[in-house]
Amino acid sequence: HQVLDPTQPRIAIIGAGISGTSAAYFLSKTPGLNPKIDVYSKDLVGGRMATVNIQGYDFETGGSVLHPRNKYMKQFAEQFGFKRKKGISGKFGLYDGSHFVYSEGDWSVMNVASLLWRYGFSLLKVNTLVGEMLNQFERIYNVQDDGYAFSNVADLLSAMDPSFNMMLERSLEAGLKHAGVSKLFIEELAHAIMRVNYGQSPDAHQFVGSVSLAGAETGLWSLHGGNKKIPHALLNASGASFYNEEVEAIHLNTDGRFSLRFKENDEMPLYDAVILATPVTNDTSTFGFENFPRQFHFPGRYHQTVCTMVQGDINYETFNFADSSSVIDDIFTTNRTLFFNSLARNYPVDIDDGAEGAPSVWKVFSNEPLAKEELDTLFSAINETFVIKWKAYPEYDGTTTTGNFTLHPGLYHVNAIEFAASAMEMGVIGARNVALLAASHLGVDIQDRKTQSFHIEL
Ligand SMILES: Cc1cc2nc3c(=O)[nH]c(=O)nc-3n(C[C@H](O)[C@H](O)[C@H](O)COP(=O)(O)OP(=O)(O)OC[C@H]3O[C@@H](n4cnc5c(N)ncnc54)[C@H](O)[C@@H]3O)c2cc1C
Ligand SMILES: CC(C)=CCC/C(C)=C/CC/C(C)=C/CSC[C@H](N)C(=O)O
Repeated sequence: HQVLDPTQPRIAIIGAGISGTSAAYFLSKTPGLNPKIDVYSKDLVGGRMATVNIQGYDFETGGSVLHPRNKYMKQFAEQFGFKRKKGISGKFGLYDGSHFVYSEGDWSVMNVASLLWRYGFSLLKVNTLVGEMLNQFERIYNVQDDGYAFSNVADLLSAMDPSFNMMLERSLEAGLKHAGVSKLFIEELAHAIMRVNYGQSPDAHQFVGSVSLAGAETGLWSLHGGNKKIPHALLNASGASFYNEEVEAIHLNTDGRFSLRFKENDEMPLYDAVILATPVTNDTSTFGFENFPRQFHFPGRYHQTVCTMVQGDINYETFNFADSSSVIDDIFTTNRTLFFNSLARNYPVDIDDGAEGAPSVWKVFSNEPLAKEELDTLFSAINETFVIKWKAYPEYDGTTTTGNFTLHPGLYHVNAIEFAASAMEMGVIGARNVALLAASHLGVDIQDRKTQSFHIEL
């Protein structure tokens, strides 16, 4: 089709979370494109990167931690001059609903020794497996720097490592067993990590399971002042126009361009390309696609994770701690039938973890909202609670295969990548992929090194 204005193609991005804002950023940095970008979001910039204010301090309630090898997020933080906040992990314990099957004490050397004593070789094996997975994962940065893009998630994963697609087809449990990891490690540590990170179990597929295990490694970080500063800065740096509007439908016109229909606005602006940067499964969206030659299906559903922020004191008797000073920071759970997935001490976004002076705030993750009796079991005193019900990340139950980034020439969907694994860095990788696809659709030679302007230092 003819671009509306060949000197300035018009691109709409629906969603202003990390996926939408990084897509806007990458498109704006594509030499030879010079796009006019409009970003639409029905609510706040940041989406699932969000904070809540408790007693004058902000706390992360959505995307919280980043891995030291999440290179895009790291580079964004550096580029915008943002300080990183170190997340020191306090003492953690694995709680099975009646007692701790493992709990850290005061001496770090002893903690390592007792973890090794309990899980032995499996601990080292998993450490190696996750390290190897991350080595292969990192290949995507060079592939994208070289301008390669993929129309579906399976091909993008293959570019990292041809065996990654196999990891989508077997459970974390099966994958770990296959590698010789013990039943005890899988039932306790792997299970607890899946529950805190994805509210799910080692039945989830091995790819998201490996990302989840990476999310329990040391060196995790977050952004001083709140992670959502990154999507705000990306939107700003992209020069895109932002509209606080809910998009109801995308209409394909006979000339191959797209128009958007809004919930509360009669205008129908025209675009040369549209990027969907939000989940669109039936349970997350009622989005309409009009006049396309085929019907789109977005199988799968999103897992509900309820984040309850509590300013108060833990009920130390529930957990058989001797007194309030013996309470540990991170209580992870190993029992599928328990009403909460994790209970962790949280620190404000601008105070380093473990620092004195912050209010005593705890984050509880559960699959259902907590009843009063449940809160009373966990806490002996509650001053304030904030409840955020997230459609958090896909249900990784093995029934949904990964989908397509390209829905139609000129129409792209970033969040297809979430069915491989949902994480902030995954959103950015998906966004760069669709930015490359859209640029190519609009006539830019994306594999021409001269047109590449965003390079990751490996
Ligand atoms: C509780 C929780 C904890 C998490 N912890 C971590 C973590 O520690 N580390 C990590 O890496 N990841 C974590 N994640 C995952 C991570 O937050 C997400 O993968 C990522 O933020 C998704 O970003 P996104 O931009 O793709 O989607 P979203 O952030 O959901 O953005 C989509 C945006 O689109 C907008 N929108 C939707 N429909 C429309 C419409 N019709 N019209 C206009 N706008 C629309 C929405 O309002 C939203 O703002 C966590 C997620 C949750 C929920
Ligand atoms: C994408 C790669 C290679 C690594 C990301 C690893 C990572 C940081 C995974 C975490 C994913 C996730 C959904 C965590 C949710 S809970 C986070 C935190 N414990 C909290 O309490 O909020």
